[in-house]
Amino acid sequence: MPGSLLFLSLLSSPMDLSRVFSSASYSLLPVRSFYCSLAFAHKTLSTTSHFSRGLPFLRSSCYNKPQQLSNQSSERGWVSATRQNQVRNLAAANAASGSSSIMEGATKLQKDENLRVYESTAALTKDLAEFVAQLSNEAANKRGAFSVGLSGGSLISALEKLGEPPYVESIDWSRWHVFWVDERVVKKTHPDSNYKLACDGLLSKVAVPPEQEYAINDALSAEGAAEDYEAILKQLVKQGVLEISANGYPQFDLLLLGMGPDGHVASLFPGHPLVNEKQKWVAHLVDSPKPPPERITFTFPVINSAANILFVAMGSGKADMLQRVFGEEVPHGCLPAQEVFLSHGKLIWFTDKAASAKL
Ligand SMILES: O=C(O)[C@H](O)[C@@H](O)[C@H](O)[C@H](O)COP(=O)(O)O
Repeated sequence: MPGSLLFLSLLSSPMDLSRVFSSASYSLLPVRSFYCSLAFAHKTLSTTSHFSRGLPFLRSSCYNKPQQLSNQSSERGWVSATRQNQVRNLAAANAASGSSSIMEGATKLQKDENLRVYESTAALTKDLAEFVAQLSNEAANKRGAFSVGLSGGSLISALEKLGEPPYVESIDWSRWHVFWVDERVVKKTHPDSNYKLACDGLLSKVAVPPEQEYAINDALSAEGAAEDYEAILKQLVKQGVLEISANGYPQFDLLLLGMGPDGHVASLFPGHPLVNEKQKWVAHLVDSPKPPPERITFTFPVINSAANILFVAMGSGKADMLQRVFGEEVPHGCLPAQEVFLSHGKLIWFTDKAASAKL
C-alpha cells in the first residue's frame, strides 16, 4: 500500500491529489493519514536526495524539522511520540477539507504589524499591561464593559503586572467581564484549573466583581460544561455585555492567548477535528493530547471574531514554532496558532528575543 501511494504521488499533480481527497470528510482519517504519511515521506526524501527536484506541491507543509518538536516536547513532557506522528500526518487536513491549499504562499501574519520583540520579560510584561489597560479604558468608555478571554499556561504570569501599581488602581476593574478561552474540566480548586491559575496569578489581586468572572460549571461533564458555557455567552450577548460580530459570533474586546509547543492555541490542537468546528461557539474535547484530557474551548470562528487578540510567547522553547507561525502558510489544521487571524482588529504577538530568535 505505501508503495502504491508513493507511485500515486509521483504521477499526480497537486490538483489531482486534492481532487482525489477533496470529497473525503474529516472522518476519513485513515485516508487522510495515508496522504499525510505520503507527504512526510516526500519531505524526508526531498531534503536528503535528488528527489528534491520533484513533487514541489509538497514542499510547503508542516513537516519541516519534525525533530524540533521532540526537543520542545521534552521540556513539557506531554507531547508523545504518537502525537508527533499525528502532527507529521497533518497534511490530511488540507487534502480532505479543501479549505486551504498546501501550495498557498506566505502566512497572512506580518512581522512588522503583528510581532513585537522585547529585550526582557520585564519590558514585555510592562508593555503588555499598558496595552491591556488602554483597551480596557477604550471599551469601558465606549460601551461600559470590557470582555476579556483568558487562556492558561505561562500567559497568566505575564499578566501579573496588571495586579500591581499603577494598573491595579488605574484600571476600572468593575467594567471587566472575564471569560476562559479554554478550560480544563476539573474542579475550580484543582491545580489544573485555568480559573484557579488566573485567580491565583491575577484575579485575587484586582477588583473584578466575582459575578463577572465566568468560570465553567465544574459539576458538569465536558460536553455539559461546553453547552452551559455557550448558553451563558448567548445570554450575555442578549444583555449587551458581549457584542456580536457581523458574522454572528460573540465579539470579545480582547482575547489573551498562549501557544503550545505543538502550535496549539486555546484547546485547538493540530489535526484535531475541533479545528474545523464552525457551528458551536464553545466545544468540548475528551482527548486533549495535553493533559488533562477533558477540556472546553472557544472555536476558531469565535476566536477570529475578537476585536483584539494578544498572544504571549516567551522563551527559547517557542522559537521553532514561532518561526513556523510566521513562515510559510501550512495546511489547514496543521498549526492552529497560524490560523488565528483578525481581518478587523489588532492581533499582536508579544515575544522576547529568545522566542523570536529564528525569525
Ligand atoms: O489550558 C491550556 O493548556 C492553555 O490554555 C493552553 O492553550 C496554553 O495557553 C498553551 O499551551 C501555552 O502554554 P504555555 O505558555 O505554558 O506554554
